[in-house]
Amino acid sequence: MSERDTICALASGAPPAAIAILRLSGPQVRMLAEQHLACGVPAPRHATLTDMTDADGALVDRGLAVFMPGPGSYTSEDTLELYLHGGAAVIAHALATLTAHAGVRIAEPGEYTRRAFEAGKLDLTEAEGVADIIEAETRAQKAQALRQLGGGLSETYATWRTELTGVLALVEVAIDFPDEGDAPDNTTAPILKKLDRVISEIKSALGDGGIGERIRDGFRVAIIGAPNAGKSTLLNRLARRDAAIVNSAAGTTRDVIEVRRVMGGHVVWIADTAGLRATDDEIEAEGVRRAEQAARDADLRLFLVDGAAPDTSALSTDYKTDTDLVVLNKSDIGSLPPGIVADHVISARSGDGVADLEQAIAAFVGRQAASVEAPVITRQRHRARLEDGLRSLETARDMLAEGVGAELAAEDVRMALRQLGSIIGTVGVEDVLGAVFSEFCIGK
Ligand SMILES: Nc1nc2c(ncn2[C@@H]2O[C@H](COP(=O)(O)OP(=O)(O)OP(=O)(O)O)[C@@H](O)[C@H]2O)c(=O)[nH]1
Ligand SMILES: [K+]
Ligand SMILES: [Mg+2]
Repeated sequence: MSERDTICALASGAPPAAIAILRLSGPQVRMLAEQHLACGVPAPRHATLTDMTDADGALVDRGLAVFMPGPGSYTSEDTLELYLHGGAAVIAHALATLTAHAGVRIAEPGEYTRRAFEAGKLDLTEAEGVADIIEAETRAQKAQALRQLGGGLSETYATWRTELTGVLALVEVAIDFPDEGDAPDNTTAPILKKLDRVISEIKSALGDGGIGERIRDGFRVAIIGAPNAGKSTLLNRLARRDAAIVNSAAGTTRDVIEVRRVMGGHVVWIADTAGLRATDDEIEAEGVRRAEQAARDADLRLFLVDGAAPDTSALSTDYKTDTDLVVLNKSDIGSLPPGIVADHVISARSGDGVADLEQAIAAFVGRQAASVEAPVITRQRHRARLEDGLRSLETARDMLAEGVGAELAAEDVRMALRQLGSIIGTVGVEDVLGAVFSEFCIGK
C-alpha cells in the first residue's frame, strides 16, 4: 500500500442502514471536496449539509460532510467524513465517484489505523485496542479494549524499556571501564538488582493465568467422560441447539465440537469431546487423543458420569484439578455409585439441574476474570514476545552473575529491548504489522 494514495471506504455497517459514513483520508481529500461537494472544502470540524455530485454533475446524494485537516486528524492526514443515506446504491455511486480519480482507492483493512500508527498517533498495542473494541461483544472485552487503546499496556512496556535502557547503559559502562582488581560484585551488583526487578515484573505478568487472552478470546470449558455419558446431549442443551450428534451407540463423537456462549458476562467456548476409552478403532483413538488435548487446554473441565452405568475412570486422569466439576448425568434413571461425590446432578435429556450447572460455570469464569486486575498480556503475540524477552534477560543475568563477558550480556539486553519493542511496534517488523492490521475491518 502506497502512502501517497488517498483512501476511502464505508466506515459504518452494511447497507441498508439509516446512515452510511464514508471516510476519506489522504492528500487528495481537498481536491475531492472541491470537485464533488457543492460546499467545496467544508469548514474544519463542522457538519456541513451539502450536495455531492459525480463527474457528470449528477446528484449522488445530499448529506453531511465533516472535514478534519491534517495533522490534527486520526490518520494525521486530511480526512473527510460523508454522512449519506445508508443505501447500497448511494454507497456504490459515492465510492465509484471518488475512486474514479487516479490515486484514490478503497482502503485496505485497518489502513486508517495503520496510517495513524505510522504517524505516531498510537502504538501497536493501542492499535490492537482499536480492533478489539470493534470486535468486543461483552462488557469485559470492551473494558479491556478501552484500557488498551488508552495506552494501558503501552505504559507498562514503556516502563520496562526505560528500566532496561538504564541497565544497558550501566552494562556498557562496565564494558568501557572494567573493574581493575575490584571484586566483580562491586560493579555488577547494582546492575543485577535492576535487572532482577524487571525480570520479576515480567515473570509476574506472564504468570497471569492467561486472563487477558481469555477475556479477549473466550474461556474454555471441556465436557469429558466415558462413552455414552451424555456429553453431546449436554453440549446441545448448553448450546440451545443441535450442535452435536447424539446416539445410543458408544463412540459417536470423534471430533471436538465447540460452541460459543456468553456466560457470566464472558465469552465461553464449550467443547464436546469423544468418550474416553481404549479402542482399536483408529479414528476413535484419534478422537480420544483430541479429547484429552481439549481437556488439557481447557480452563474448566466438566467430568460427566453416567448415573445409569457409572464409569468413573476419567476422574483419575492427571489433568483433573480441584476446580473441575464432577457432574452426574441421567438423574432421571440413574444415581451416583457410593464413594463418588458429584458437584452437580443433572439430566441432560430433561434439562434438570442444568441451570445450576450453568450458574457454576458462569461463577467460575467470573472468578477467573477477576483474579487479575489489569492483565498486561491480551494476545498470544504479546505473550510470545515477552517470553522471548524474559529468556534474553535471564541469559544476560546469568552471564553478569558469573562474570562472563559484559559484552555478551549487553547484547542480550539489547535483544530483550527489541523483543519488547516489537510488542508496542517501535521495532517495526513488517510481517507483525501486516498480521495486526489485516485483522481489522475495512474503514477502520
Ligand atoms: N435417560 C437419559 N438418557 C440420556 C441422558 N443424556 C443422554 N442420554 C442418552 O444417552 C445416550 C448417549 O448420549 P450422547 O449424548 O450421545 O452421549 P456421549 O457421551 O456424547 O457419547 P459418545 O459421543 O459416544 O461418547 C443417548 O441415547 C442419549 O439419549 C439423560 O440425561 N437421561
Ligand atoms: K453416544
Ligand atoms: Mg458424543
